[in-house]
Formats: sequence, C-alpha cells, structure tokens
Amino acid sequence: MTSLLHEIEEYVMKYAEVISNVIKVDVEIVDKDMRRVAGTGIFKDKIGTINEGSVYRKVIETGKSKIIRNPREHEICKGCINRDICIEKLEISTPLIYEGEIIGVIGLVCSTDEQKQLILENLNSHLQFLYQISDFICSKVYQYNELKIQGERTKVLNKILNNVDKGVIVLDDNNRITMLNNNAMRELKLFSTDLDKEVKLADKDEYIMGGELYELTINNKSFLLVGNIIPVDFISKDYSKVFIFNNMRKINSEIYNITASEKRIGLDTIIGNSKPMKILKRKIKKIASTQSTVLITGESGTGKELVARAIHDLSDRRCKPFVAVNCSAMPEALMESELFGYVKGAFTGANPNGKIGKFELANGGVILLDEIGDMPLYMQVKLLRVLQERNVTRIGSNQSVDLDIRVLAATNLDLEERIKENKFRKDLFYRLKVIPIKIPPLREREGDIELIIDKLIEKYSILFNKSIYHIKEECKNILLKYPWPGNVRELQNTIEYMINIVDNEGILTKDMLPDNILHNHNKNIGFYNEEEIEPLEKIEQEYIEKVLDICGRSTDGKRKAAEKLGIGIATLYRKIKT
Ligand SMILES: Nc1ncnc2c1ncn2[C@@H]1O[C@H](COP(=O)(O)OP(=O)(O)OP(=O)(O)O)[C@@H](O)[C@H]1O
Repeated sequence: MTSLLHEIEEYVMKYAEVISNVIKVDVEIVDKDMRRVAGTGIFKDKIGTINEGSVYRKVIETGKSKIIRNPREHEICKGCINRDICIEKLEISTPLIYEGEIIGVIGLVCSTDEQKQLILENLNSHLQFLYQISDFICSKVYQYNELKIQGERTKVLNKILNNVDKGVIVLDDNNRITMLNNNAMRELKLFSTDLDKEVKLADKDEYIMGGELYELTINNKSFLLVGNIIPVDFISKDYSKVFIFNNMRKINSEIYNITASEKRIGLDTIIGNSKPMKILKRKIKKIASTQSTVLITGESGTGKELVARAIHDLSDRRCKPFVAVNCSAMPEALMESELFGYVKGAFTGANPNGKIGKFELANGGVILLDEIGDMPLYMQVKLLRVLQERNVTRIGSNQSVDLDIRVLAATNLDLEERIKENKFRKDLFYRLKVIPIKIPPLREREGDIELIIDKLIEKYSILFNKSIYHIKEECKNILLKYPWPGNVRELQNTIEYMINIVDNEGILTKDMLPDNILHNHNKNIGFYNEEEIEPLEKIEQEYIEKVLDICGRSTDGKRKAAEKLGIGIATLYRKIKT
C-alpha cells in the first residue's frame, strides 16, 4: 500500500498544508515504511527521507493515535536515536487506516511552548479535525485504487474485445463512443481520437444472417451494419449500450459460402469435343468477362446450368456468389418473396425475422434465373423493373438496395413461341437476350456421346469403387444410336445405373441397359440409307439377342426362343457363341 500514498502524494501534500494552516503546527505524513510523503515547516525539506523516531513506529504497530506531551521523557522516546537533539514540545500522531491496514501516519509537531499551549487548549476539536483529514486521505486512496482497478479491468476488457472477430462499440447515454475495439476502428475507418464522438444508430427493421440491420453514422459517413445492441445502462451512464456488429467481410463470405458451389466449374468440366461444343466453349470464354445479360437456351439436360456456372467461374466475379433460382420449381405465391426478400412482419406466415432475397444474396456476383420461360407474367414485370433499375426492394421495406449483379437466364422453352402465346413478355425477352447462347442437343454433337460415356464410366467407377474393364461393342452401339431426349443428364443417369448393377467381371453389356433404351433399340432396327446397311450376320445376332431379351436366357427361355425363331436349340447355342 506504500506506493498508493506516494501515488497520490499531490493530494497528501495538500492535506498536510490544510492541517498546518488550520492548526498552525508543522505536519508530516509518512507511509508505513516511515518514508515522508508530505511535510510542512521544518519537514518541508525532508520529504522522501525516513523518519527514524520511535513514535510513528508505535502508531503503526498498534494502530492507535498517540499524544506525546513530554517528548524526550516519554516512555516511547527512551529508545529513540534522536532523543538528545529532539526539539519537539508536543507530538500528536494518528494512523491512516485503509481497508483495515495501516498505510501511514500523520504527525503534528509543536516546536514552541505557545504552539503547545494553543493545541492543548482545544485538543479535542483538533483531534476530531485530524481524524477527519485522515478519513479524507484514506477515501482519496480508495478512489485512486478504484480508478486504478477500473483501468486495469478496462485494459483486460480491451484485450478481450480486440480478440473477438466482431466490431464492438460502447456508447454512453448520449450515444458518444466510450470504447471501441480494433475491428470497429478498421470497419468504420475510425481512430482512437474518435472516442467521445457522437454516433447515430438507426434500426432499419431488417434482419440478415442472424442480426439486425443498422445504419451507423459517424463523421458524416454512414455504414450499413448487421449486429445487435445490448443495453448495459445499469453499469453507469458512460456505458449505456454495447453495439456488437459482424465483420461485413465475414457476412459477405458467409453469403458466398451459402451460394458458391464447392467445386470450380471450368470449361474442362463441360465434356465435349464436337464442333458445336468447341464453338460454344470459345463463346463462353469470350463473353465470360463482360457484364451483359446472357440467355442460355437448349433442351433439358444439355448443360445450361453447367454453362452458367462456367461463365461465373471464368469471370472476375468467380470469388463472389453464384445463386441459381429455379423459376419453375418455386411456388408462384412465394416467388416474389424468394427473389426479393421481405422485412420482418411483412406478412402473416412469414419468417418473423424477415428474409434476404436471392437477388441480394447474389449481390456482387451472378444470378441464374433458370427455367425463366415458366415465370408468371406478373413476376416478369417485376423482374424487368429490377433489371432496368438495378436495385431491389424487400417486400414491406421502403428502402431499395443497389444491385451489382450479372444476370444469366436459361430456358428449354421456345421463348419466341411463348411470346406469340402471350405467355412471355417481349420487352423482357430482349432485355435477357443480350448475349444468346444455344446449347445443341446431345444427338447433334458428333463424337461427344462416346467421349461422355468414357468419362462417366471413369467417374462412376471411382465413385462406386468398381473396376470397369470394358464396354461391349454392341452395348456401346446401342448407346450411340439412342436419341437421348434427356441429353447429358439422361446419359449420366444411364451410366450411373449400369455401373451400379455391373458384376465383379466389370464388363458393361447390353442386358445392363435400362429398359427404355433397350425397348427403343428393339423397335428401331431398320435403316434409311446405304451407310446404315449392316451385315446379315450382325442383324441376325441382334435379332436373336432381342428375342432372348423377351423370352429370357434360362434354358427354358432359350428353348422357347429357338422355337419362335424356327431353329433347333443347338443352332441357337451355336449362333449365340459366334
Ligand atoms: N457437357 C457436359 N459435360 C459434363 N456433364 C454435363 C454436360 N452437360 C450436362 N452435364 C451434366 O448433366 C446434368 C444436367 O445438366 P444441367 O442441369 O446443366 O442441364 P440443364 O440444361 O440446365 O437442364 P434443365 O433444363 O433440365 O434444367 C448435370 O449433372 C451436368 O453436370
């Protein structure tokens, strides 16, 4: 505690002077190590030195005041090393007690008989005054100590605050900044000199990613922040509320995590080396870096979404969100709120916290409006407005959010036909069709079916941990001739199915083909031009296979097949083996 008296020595000195002025004696105040902290009169030059007398030691030991009316002769003075040179006529000493501990002594010394006389005449009132000053000094020590503890606590608190990844601002009851952490300074471009500045915090009544949206204004700059306000006004008016807000980079990256696909979709992901696919890939490369709207058309399963993702991945928005919205899968009643979002309490049945819309989720990145041809007309009007004005307003809000977004739309419908049927707006069509991309159906991509089959066999063999050594020529031919109305998706499903059912030999054969493909094959044996004429032996082979598909491959099935074909069973076996 010694240090405490020294740390407030300025005050201690003042109190010593007050006593000295009022009682007209010399005063010294020592700490518990007997070092002089303050002194007046004959003690003024001795500040910092040790009092070697024995009276104060006794006061410190006993915690009791002492009045020595006859220095030198008093019992206490017997062992004092200064006894012979002592000029004191009267000495009054009283302890300074802080939290039960003696932290020092106030000593009053009379060097003349007149002084002694005066003091003794009013001893009681002088003692009362002395005790009072003693209390003042101790309460000053208390205040100082409290401030010191509070300062230490603040330091620890600051350390903690600077280690949370959120922005924290503590405001007083006038909305002035009392404290702020490094994140808040960084986010709001503030400095420690901005402490005590007034902040305006307006609740925008909207809810995003687990927090409330606030507009914070300081130094004439406004920031939209997502966070929460915690009232702490029970502490003191300097600490009225704490605003904890999320790091906006973190919010953006959370949105990105929701919206981004885990793997990169480059041009290599789009399998196909046919001429139309080469042209398509060149076009994707060329237009990826522009900001214009793209309308991707093509039959179902041709890879429209894949192309859209490749455009996103090749563009400089690749690290920003990619949000795909399927306009036909969304219930009509929900479409508006899904696309544009809503604020809390916008309508009954809604999420009470409000919801961020797909456009806002995609902000900064790319939105794919898939199956746009199925969008209801009233939504087409709203969409057109968003595309024209490049901003979106949540349902129930009166504040629009600016959009920096690349729009891609896709459909397998003939939009011009839909326009004629009054099911699609012409103005929207032209706004979307700035860059048209048409993906050819699989049957028109020469060489691609074989390439895709090989790649998919490889992919699913790894996925299902199977070793596929071979695909029978006959089986492959059926796949190559199939018209693939479901395009790559159907081919993908077919290969996945076959690899699922293949046995340990790892050979894909015709009888592993799905029924619809086999049926199609069976009813389509025929030819239309010279190139398609096949050797009789091959046709015969295929015909027998077809009959066996129907009759079965058991002994009974084969007997039945031979009967139907009008040949002996032995001939049938011979022909199967060739
Ligand atoms: N060229 C391709 N290379 C590899 N995979 C492809 C290719 N084209 C399509 N696919 C795959 O086929 C499936 C369907 O593709 P996608 O969803 O992109 O087609 P779509 O044209 O958008 O279909 P829909 O019109 O039915 O929405 C996906 O699994 C996709 O990865």
